[in-house]
Amino acid sequence: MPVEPAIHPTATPDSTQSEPSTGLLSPQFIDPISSPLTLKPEMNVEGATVSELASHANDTRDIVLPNQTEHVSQIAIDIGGSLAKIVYFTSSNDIKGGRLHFKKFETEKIDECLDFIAELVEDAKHINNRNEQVVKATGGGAYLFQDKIAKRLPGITIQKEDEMECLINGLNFFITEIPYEVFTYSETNPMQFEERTQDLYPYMLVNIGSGVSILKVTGPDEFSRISGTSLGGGTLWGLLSLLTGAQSFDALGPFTEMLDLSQNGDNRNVDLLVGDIYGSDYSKLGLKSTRIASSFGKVFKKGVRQSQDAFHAEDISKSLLFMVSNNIGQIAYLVAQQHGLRRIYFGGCYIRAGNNLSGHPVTMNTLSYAINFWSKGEMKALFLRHEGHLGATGAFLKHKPIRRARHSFSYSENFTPQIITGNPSNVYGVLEQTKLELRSKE
Ligand SMILES: Nc1ncnc2c1ncn2[C@@H]1O[C@H](COP(=O)(O)OP(=O)(O)O)[C@@H](O)[C@H]1O
Ligand SMILES: CC(C)(COP(=O)(O)O)[C@@H](O)C(=O)NCCC(=O)O
Repeated sequence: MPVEPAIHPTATPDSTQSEPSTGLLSPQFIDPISSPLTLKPEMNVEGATVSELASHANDTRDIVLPNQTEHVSQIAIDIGGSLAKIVYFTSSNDIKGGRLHFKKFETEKIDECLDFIAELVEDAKHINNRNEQVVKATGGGAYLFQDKIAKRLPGITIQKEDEMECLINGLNFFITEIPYEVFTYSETNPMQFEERTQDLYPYMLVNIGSGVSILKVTGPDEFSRISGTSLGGGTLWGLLSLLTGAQSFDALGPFTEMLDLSQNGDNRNVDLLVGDIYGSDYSKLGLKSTRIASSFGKVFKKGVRQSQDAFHAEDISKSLLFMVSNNIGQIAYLVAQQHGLRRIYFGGCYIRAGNNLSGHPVTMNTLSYAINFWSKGEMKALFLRHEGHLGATGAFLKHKPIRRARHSFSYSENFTPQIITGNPSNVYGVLEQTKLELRSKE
């Protein structure tokens, strides 16, 4: 596998992408500037908790910052090939502290997303009583939609930030600062939280967005993109819509419709298993009869062309999900092994760990299983509840805060994960659906 050269934060930005400031009412676009990674947040994150408040099922939960008493009018956006993610802060009128909010829009609906940001900017202007506003932008769309952003957000300074730097910056923030954020997944214990740690290097990040980027991170200012694959979230989304007729990813939008399908599916109707070929386990090679020998291998049977209607959308969805996740899991293992890395963080909206109601256990299970199986338990697959917002959070943290303003929110009860009893497979759902707030024991 070719190893690409290290990208250092000090790398000179591509000046062909930059656009000069065009006057008072035009936004300024400022290209990525070199800045240290792993910024210690300028915000007070002491006592930070993951909140119960998500306005609807497709939202990622807020992070409550009870000790961030000063308002910071910060907005950051990460515009990817599939989704645009936004992170912003609001402070409370009546209660001490504030919240980090995490939103996402389909990149196709970039206009809606920019309308949302325009409202945030307007709000911030009123509260701050000042016109100056900076929006941090990362991801390919920060370049692709430069003109559109300029038109929709006149007078705003858009500071572009490097996507990979932001991913790591955001991930480091979640690992080091946010309790009950990082977890391992297993069928018996679907959300086993990791302790926050300052001892995080080296690690590998597998960011599963539209495509997959694999980064090796060895220190606060040291990382390189060691691999990637085009078989990622966009592949799943595209093939799902092509083969199942479902239109989107979510129950509230079309992607969950597709993923929900997969939950009732049986991939054995589509995939060819070892047992279908051998009639039993292939014990000599350690291959169980239930192992997928060939994804979609049952579709083309003995030279007979099958019609698409011969297969259920549910089964096709499950098979696709296994196919993409297994492939990423195996590539991740091989790359980690090649580089001697044992801690593997999986990020990107593909994982859907932090989705309020419909996080996807099958994906996490498949990735965890692959890493565990191939590494014989030597490596650890780690997930995050804000998996899709690593880049936007990293960009957000690069703000030099402009202070003062407010919005309102309410607190609710505290919650200790250890109190969950009963069927462990319910824990995941309980955590995501409960109207309680996770709070660190400290
Ligand atoms: N609501 C959703 N709509 C579309 N895709 C979703 C949704 N939730 C999860 N996904 C998956 O996440 C992928 C995008 O992940 P993301 O990290 O946002 O990547 P990108 O930065 O390339 O947009 C999609 O290709 C799809 O597989
Ligand atoms: C080009 C990208 C970095 C863009 O990031 P994304 O919007 O997919 O999150 C990513 O899609 C990618 O790394 N694709 C795989 C390219 C490859 O290594 O073959």
